[in-house]
Amino acid sequence: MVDFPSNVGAALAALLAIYWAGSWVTDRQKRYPPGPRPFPLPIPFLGRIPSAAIPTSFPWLGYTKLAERFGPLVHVEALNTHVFIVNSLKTARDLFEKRPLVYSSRPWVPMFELTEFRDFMVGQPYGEEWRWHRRTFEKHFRRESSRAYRPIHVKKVHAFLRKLNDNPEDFAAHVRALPGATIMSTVYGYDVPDYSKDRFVEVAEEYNRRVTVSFTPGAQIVDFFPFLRHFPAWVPGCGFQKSAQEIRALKDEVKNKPFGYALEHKDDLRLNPAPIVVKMLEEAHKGTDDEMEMLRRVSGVSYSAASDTTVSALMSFFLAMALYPAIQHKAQTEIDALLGAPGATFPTFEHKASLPFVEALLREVLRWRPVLPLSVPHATSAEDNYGGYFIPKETTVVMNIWALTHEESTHGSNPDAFNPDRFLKPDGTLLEANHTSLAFGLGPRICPGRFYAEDVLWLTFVSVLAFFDIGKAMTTEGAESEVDVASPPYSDTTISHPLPFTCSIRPRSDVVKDLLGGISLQE
Ligand code: HEM
Repeated sequence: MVDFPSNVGAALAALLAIYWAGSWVTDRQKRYPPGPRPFPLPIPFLGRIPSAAIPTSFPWLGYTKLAERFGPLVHVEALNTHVFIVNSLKTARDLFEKRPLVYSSRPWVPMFELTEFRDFMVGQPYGEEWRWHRRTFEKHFRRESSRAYRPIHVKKVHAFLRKLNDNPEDFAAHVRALPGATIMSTVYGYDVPDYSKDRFVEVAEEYNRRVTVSFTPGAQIVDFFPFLRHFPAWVPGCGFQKSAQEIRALKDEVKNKPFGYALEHKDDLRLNPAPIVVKMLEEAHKGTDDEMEMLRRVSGVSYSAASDTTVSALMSFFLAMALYPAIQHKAQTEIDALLGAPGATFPTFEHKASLPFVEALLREVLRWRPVLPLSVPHATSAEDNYGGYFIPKETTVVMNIWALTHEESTHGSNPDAFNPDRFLKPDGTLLEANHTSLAFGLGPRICPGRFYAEDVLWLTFVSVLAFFDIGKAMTTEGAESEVDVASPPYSDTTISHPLPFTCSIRPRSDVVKDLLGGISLQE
């Protein structure tokens, strides 16, 4: 009698053997870059079980370690997904700058599609639509154009100094409000009256938070079974559809509401500088519905891109100043020599060129703790061959910014130490006049807001240093609180922040107190 089940079993075993042999031959033909090897036998439909050597926490540190073993381009494979991690400046320049047509797209992820993330430039694949967004956005954020918004930075940073003077212990809340207030005013002409209660801010922050959680690889079942994206929310296990719907609603509000404000007030907002949306509306060709929708999307990316990133760099600055008092003192000495005693006058952008150490300090903050240690993932638009290795089409390529900013060959010895002097010549002048921090990425997708971000950071750093002393917080026993100087704790998130910390912030003189009190009278 025919033993049916054992025949089925034998047939399955034979199919599996053919499948394994097939994938072994295919892989042998494709010479991927080195990396920790997954379990060799793939599971049908799911792919290979990843190697235990792939880092799961603080991946930028783990990948930097893997690069010591495998070289600058590391290949990792997990469940049908191939990811290539770029760990050296040379390889990053070779791929992202010299082969822009291949390495400038974004990966496709089911949740991107479901949440319509591609409405915004940051999620768009390389192509005509992205180019249009980028051109329209950059027109207002280039080095020269960004300067037009300096009066807004001055106003917002002065308000920030006053708050720091009044409530120094709430410095983290003041920092959180600053970049959001600046970008809302620049783009929409909207002055956030109270950051903690503002509806535009609340929605934008909630959108950022939800997107960060939902886009974490493997956070949703649909990441593993993309076909599930076609199933409705009521199907068991498809709760991600509800989440995607909520994120879409938040995204629409982020895109439409502040834009609506600018549209409504555009005749009162022809101030100097006019908000970006008002300029865009004036430049719009026909004002068709399609064109208006594109402008909503172009401007809608601003808050998400500008806020949390700049907050991270500002917090790293306060942390570094509390941890490295000698460096703080050196910067203050440079500022005092130019401006006079603390409180004599406000620093302005005209002082920038005469303060090389402050400029070096800004570069060092961005280098020491890069805001997006793994940047935003790129994807290939075509198959490629690099150094004899095969890189498939439509695969994820990750720029390990942490590895690039901690490379000794570029930044000198002891890259973990906070040392602005690495950006200076022995005579105290800057090594490079027009330096672009690697923290902003490389190639066509380099951060288009970098000049704007540097202006906010520079004016905040120089003003805080001119007026305040930052030190370690005191314990109730009167001793300095302990912080791990070599490795202060940071969050394991796409945008990495210092974990909450306290520090003491004191005005450097009574004159400073009076000067900042004067600002509060003017407002
Ligand atoms: C310290 C502050 C900031 C840092 C460190 C930073 C860093 C970055 C990085 C690493 C990327 C990804 C680059 C890539 O894909 O290769 C990026 C993209 C982007 N940034 Fe920034 N950024 C900052 C502030 C800003 C600001 C203030 C704005 C807007 C005014 C902005 C707008 C954008 C946009 C729109 C993108 C997407 C570009 C694209 O996909 O083509 N960023 N940023």
